[in-house]
Amino acid sequence: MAKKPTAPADLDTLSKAKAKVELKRLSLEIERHNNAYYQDDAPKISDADYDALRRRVEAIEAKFPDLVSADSPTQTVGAAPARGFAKVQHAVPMLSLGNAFSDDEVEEFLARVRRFLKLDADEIPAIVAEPKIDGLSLSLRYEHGELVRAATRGDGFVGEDVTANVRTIKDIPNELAVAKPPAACELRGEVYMLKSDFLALNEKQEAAGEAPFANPRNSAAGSLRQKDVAVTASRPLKFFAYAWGEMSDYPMDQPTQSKMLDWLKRAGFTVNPRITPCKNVDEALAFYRKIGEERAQLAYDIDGVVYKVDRLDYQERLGFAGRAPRWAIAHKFAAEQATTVLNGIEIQVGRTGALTPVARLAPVTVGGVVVQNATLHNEDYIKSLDIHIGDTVIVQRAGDVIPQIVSVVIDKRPKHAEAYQFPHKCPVCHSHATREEGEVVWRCSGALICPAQAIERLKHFVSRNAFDIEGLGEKQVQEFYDDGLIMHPVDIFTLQQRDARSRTKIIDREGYGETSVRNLFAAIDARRSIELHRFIYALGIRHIGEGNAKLLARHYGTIAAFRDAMLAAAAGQSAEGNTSEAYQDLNDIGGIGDIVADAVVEFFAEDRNVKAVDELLREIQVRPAEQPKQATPISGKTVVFTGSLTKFTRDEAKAAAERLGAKVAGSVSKKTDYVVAGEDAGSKLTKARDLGVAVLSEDEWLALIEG
Ligand SMILES: NC(=O)c1ccc[n+]([C@@H]2O[C@H](COP(=O)([O-])OP(=O)(O)OC[C@H]3O[C@@H](n4cnc5c(N)ncnc54)[C@H](O)[C@@H]3O)[C@@H](O)[C@H]2O)c1
Ligand SMILES: [Zn+2]
Repeated sequence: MAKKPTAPADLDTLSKAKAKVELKRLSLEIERHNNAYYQDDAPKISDADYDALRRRVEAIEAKFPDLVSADSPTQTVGAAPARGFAKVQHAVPMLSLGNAFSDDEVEEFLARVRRFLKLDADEIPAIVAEPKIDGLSLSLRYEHGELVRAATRGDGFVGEDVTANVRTIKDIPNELAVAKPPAACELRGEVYMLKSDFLALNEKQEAAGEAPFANPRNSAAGSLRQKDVAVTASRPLKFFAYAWGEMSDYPMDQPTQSKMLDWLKRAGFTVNPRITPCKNVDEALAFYRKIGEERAQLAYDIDGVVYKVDRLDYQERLGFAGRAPRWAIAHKFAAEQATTVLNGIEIQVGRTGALTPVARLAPVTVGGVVVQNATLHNEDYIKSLDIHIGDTVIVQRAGDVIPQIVSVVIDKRPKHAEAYQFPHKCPVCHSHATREEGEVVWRCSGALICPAQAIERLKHFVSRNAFDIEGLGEKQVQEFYDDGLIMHPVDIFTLQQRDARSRTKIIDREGYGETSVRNLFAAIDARRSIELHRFIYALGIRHIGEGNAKLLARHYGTIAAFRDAMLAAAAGQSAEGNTSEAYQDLNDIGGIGDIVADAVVEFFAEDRNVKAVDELLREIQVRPAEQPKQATPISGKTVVFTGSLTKFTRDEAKAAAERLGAKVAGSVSKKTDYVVAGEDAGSKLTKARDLGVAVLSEDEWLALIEG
């Protein structure tokens, strides 16, 4: 059965056991995105998609409160400091903020505050409304007025030491400009970059051949978190102060947020000029709306408004819950949208052959950024919006680089506009494209010949379980590819011949000498004879991993038999399905299902793939598969190896078992016949004992198979 993309289960019917599994999965996924975002400054998904993952966690935890664990994303902040930075322990943790997405949620927040403080009906606590700067937070430790340490937020408790970098930021004073500074204080705020500076920086980056940053936030974070301080110094970073951590003593009586902001200003910091005190929720919401309208014209990115309870004694009483203070909340802006015209749709082919539709738009400014391209995800997405070329569409940009089209303004559709037909051909190599059952993606079938996929294929071709040519790894393949020396797998085997005739020789390349060139050619020659399963695996057919390649090799025995059978199966393809004997035979191989069978047949249905295979076969010899000996003591048995083996390597053990007709599995189940346990075998051994599976030592195993 094909795997359907799983929609999250309905909360009402979600069982606790399922909830637990989903929470675990979501935590891991969120953690991965946290690392990409906070450690690498290079998010892999949009903030909106990321926030949706978090909201799902919140919803599940609200239903099953006892499933909330200490390391849940709802309880933790950011990501651990990245390697390469010294760690700094914050005296007072740096937390995140709770979110509100609607007016109701803001009112609910203020109601909660009043309930918590048990305020009289007529007492409404004053609020400070601050623009939520989209940068990264920074903690500055001053001792007796001198800047001694600067740290990023990290995981809230331990941040990264960026003291030297911070000393290059003009907005940050090295010395506090007040007469009696506290003995020790941590002053905090946001490092950010002006939109104009960000655009200029990206232009420079691109001119220098460096990767551009996704947005001002990432470029601020990436510029601050540099091991080379000179790089930070060259970047136009700015800083707004708005908070503090440790304060050995307060510089005023009855301190409040507003008074502290004034003091920060006097101490030499820039405080955001739009920060506004509010007497009640209406004033707060009015501020939110006003700044929302001005947002595109602001010189820096903001992603919402932060409301803070002004009185510090209240703040202290309110304290914290989980990863956020109870006395503040972030009122986020909805993702930014704009209307424009869809001029066309272009198909991009990814490195693994996926066809991705990209909308070409009449340029439009969305939240201060000019947008001309937007993703349309896949065929189904285009159909679900019923997109016609020439349509007026709404694009959305959610703090992320790749804007998307969220809807069509049907009223504005031109009279003769035609519905978009998703192509069934690869626009790069013109091979037919396929879409597997249950999948949304169309893929180019020209695995071996598509230029868009060439480099990935070559890397796969030379990988460890494929041709595994010494001295020709990913790096070298990339270099030879870049110079046009190896464009297709077969080029590897004609390299020496061409080199002999060429005026620019490999020996003249950087990093090569007489010996290494000789060794390279020798290593290539050594692989002119290769096992069938390695050859099949090397072709890079979708779903054909090492295991399936072995199944095919064992079944067909020789490359000729395999090739003939696949061509016969490909010839049997028709709109009604494939009823050819060859296809049936393929499908009947134990362990090979429809999807895998179809993938192999699609590959051979593309003539040019077959041609590429044949070209290869003229250069190399494929050895017949070793047929499993009949009736060995382990034929048909399932074996699991665990622990550290001393008599043979894991690969050797596996190969020997398979040669004798056994199946090697990765985990122990009731179907396991033998577990071969080396030293320090752990949970697999325990499980084997629990299930009553026969456990063998390495010697017992050898006795069995050699016996
Ligand atoms: N796309 C991704 O993969 C990805 C991954 C992780 C996080 N994110 C995004 O990062 C955000 C979550 O990050 P977070 O946990 O830091 O929360 P947050 O950014 O929503 O809120 C907390 C932060 O707001 C900042 N801030 C700005 N102005 C402030 C002010 N005036 N007062 C107080 N704080 C102010 C501070 O840096 C503080 O740390 C979300 O927008 C999320 O979408 C995205
Ligand atoms: Zn292609």
